[in-house]
Amino acid sequence: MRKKLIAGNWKMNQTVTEAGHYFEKFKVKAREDVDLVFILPFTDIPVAKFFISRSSIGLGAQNMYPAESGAFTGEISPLMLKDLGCTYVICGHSERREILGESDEFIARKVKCALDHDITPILCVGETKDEHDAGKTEEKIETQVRAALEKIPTDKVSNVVIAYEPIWAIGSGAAATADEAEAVAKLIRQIVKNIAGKKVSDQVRILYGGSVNAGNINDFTGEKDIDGALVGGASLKPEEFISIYQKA
Ligand SMILES: O=C(CO)COP(=O)(O)O
Repeated sequence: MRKKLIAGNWKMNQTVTEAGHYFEKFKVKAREDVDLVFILPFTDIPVAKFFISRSSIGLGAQNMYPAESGAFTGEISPLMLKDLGCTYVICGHSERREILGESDEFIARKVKCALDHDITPILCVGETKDEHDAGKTEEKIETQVRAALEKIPTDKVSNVVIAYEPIWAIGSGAAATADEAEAVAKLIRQIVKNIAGKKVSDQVRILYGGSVNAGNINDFTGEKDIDGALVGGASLKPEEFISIYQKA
């Protein structure tokens, strides 16, 4: 039985002061059956840790450089994240792929490095609007999933969380339908099965992301192959994010 996961990705939003105000308002009743994780700007992680340290809420980062230390100006290492209390890291968000030019090969190194340091990678995959309209979704997803998972030992693949985030649905207010998201989640599970076997594919958690809110979360978590959501904009509003978590 896979445990559901609701992860809030703040992206490049909220100063330390704003994050403090947010967590003062974030009062949630924990659920045994759903993990809740905040994926924050690096600067907000210590303040979040202060507020949630006595709860079961998890912490994660939006990026990580795949090396422990060294001459990588501006980057943050897995050791630094672990020391901050992070147990999750997003690898290959489409905004980093598209705006910062991250390649499948570089993202694969991050996923492997995170696993090597017992940090759960949340691997993001998803197609552009043009690819979607041209019927190239399956091809794109297969390429991205294979590139990230094929170099990982089979027994570690189940520790990866895979988030299907169609680029056209992110921040648009127009989420994919639950049927569309489920079809791709099912495809991802099949690809994982082909790479790592049925047992692993039954264990791996697959999220949907793209304009998730308190009104549509149920549609997604009601699907067989969708185990939760990666939430952007709606995670910036404490009441709405709490509601998403409670309805998931
Ligand atoms: O990119 C996302 C989460 O990583 C989704 O963002 P929105 O929920 O704002 O569409």
